[in-house]
Amino acid sequence: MAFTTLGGCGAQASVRLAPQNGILGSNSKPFAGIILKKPQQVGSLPLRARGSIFSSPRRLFSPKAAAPKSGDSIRIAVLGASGYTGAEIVRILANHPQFHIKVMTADRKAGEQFGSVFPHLITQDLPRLVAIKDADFSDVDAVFCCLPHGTTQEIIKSLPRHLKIVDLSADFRLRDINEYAEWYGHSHRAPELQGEAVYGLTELKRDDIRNARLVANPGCYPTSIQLPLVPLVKAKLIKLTNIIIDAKSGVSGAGRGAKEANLYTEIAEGIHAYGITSHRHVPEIEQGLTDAAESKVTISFTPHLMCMKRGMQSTVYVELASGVTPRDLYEHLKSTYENEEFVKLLHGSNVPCTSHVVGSNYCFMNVYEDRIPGRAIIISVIDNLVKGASGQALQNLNLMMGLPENMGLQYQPLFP
Ligand SMILES: NC(=O)C1=CN([C@@H]2O[C@H](COP(=O)(O)OP(=O)(O)OC[C@H]3O[C@@H](n4cnc5c(N)ncnc54)[C@H](OP(=O)(O)O)[C@@H]3O)[C@@H](O)[C@H]2O)C=CC1
Ligand SMILES: CC(=O)N[C@@H](CCC(=O)OP(=O)(O)O)C(=O)O
Repeated sequence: MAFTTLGGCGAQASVRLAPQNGILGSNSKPFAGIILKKPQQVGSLPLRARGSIFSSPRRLFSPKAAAPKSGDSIRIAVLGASGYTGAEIVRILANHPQFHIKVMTADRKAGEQFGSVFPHLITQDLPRLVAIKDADFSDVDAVFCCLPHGTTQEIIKSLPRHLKIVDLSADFRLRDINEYAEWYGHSHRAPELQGEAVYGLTELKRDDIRNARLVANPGCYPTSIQLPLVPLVKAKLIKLTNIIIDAKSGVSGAGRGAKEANLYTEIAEGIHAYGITSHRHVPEIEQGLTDAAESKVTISFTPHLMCMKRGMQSTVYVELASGVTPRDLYEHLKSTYENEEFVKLLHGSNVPCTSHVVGSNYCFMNVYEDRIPGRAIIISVIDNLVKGASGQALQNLNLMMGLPENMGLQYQPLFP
């Protein structure tokens, strides 16, 4: 007998037929939230399940979001606005009804008009870029800090205490300042602030973020990896050993600064691994998984640079806990993220692709049964500049300001 899976995206989503134990044309077996044994069952599904490749309906507002304070204008400073994540904040905020940019800083580009640094945003009415030392924060309520790690701790320390801050750098992500020193090569420059920093993986830390003054926005790789793994570790569905992560990033992940390794000639038509066994996101990911497991978790993590502008894929190989099936992993993630607007479990044979999330704040993921018994493969994709940086930062600041978490973030991916 044939199985019928429901997909949802136009050409891709017509009813698919698969052999009894798998998806046609594929050795791996994705775990669809909706796998029907008989085609006639389709008619009995709730309408919202039809035409969606996701495990849950899209919600306008995230659960528990406070009511918007209509009309309030919240004044924003973007530090490092001449970089990629800074520009992405500016692009996204163009559609935010309550956040208005008052201050924008740069280093080498201080003094320039933003529209000449980023001509794609020339239509926006924005202040001139200034050096941080010349910025006036007295009329500012909140800050997106988009500066390189290492420079950020001292700068944040010098900012007035009335400001709410989302820091996109790695400077406040590691709770243990000795671990920070070990991985970042210098001692922490604002240890007194580290204690108040809240790690901003929005979907999993929402309640802490709401009350925070300083949020450490997660790294892009850690976002794409922890969103699937933390719930599975917490529920003890996977073993804590032999977690292997193969991850790939677009070049914008390295920032806008000129670097020989990021020249077109070095990157085009190729892929290369870097930071093998030593990437500074290892302790960040292990911190999140260790918290979830309540015992030390170690990982194998190898990032790769891809010849693409944006996008990030993490392919994660895990061993199942005793008695657990890959379907259990899928079902657990599905229920964890059921009411989430920005994290989506794909159905059936839909494979998460970076090109389907680029420009959006979505994380798409799916779970596959490995051909080796007792193992599963998880694929998770994000846009490194949006969910991996500026989009998640906006989710966090919305929460910190008591606004709906999705405010200004309700746009769809750019495709093709
Ligand atoms: N790119 C990504 O995908 C992600 C990045 N991040 C993190 O976000 C932060 C920003 O990244 P990104 O936008 O890519 O970086 P960029 O290199 O593109 O931008 C860096 C910004 O910081 C400014 N700057 C550099 N040095 C100093 C300094 N000493 N004092 C003051 N300002 C300075 C630059 O100004 P100017 O251009 O004028 O010199 C620029 O505005 C980094 O910590 C990064 O690790 C986090 C997640 C994902
Ligand atoms: C492609 C590339 O170079 N990516 C960056 C990660 C970007 C990011 O998330 O960096 P932070 O932890 O500093 O915020 C890297 O591997 O260092």
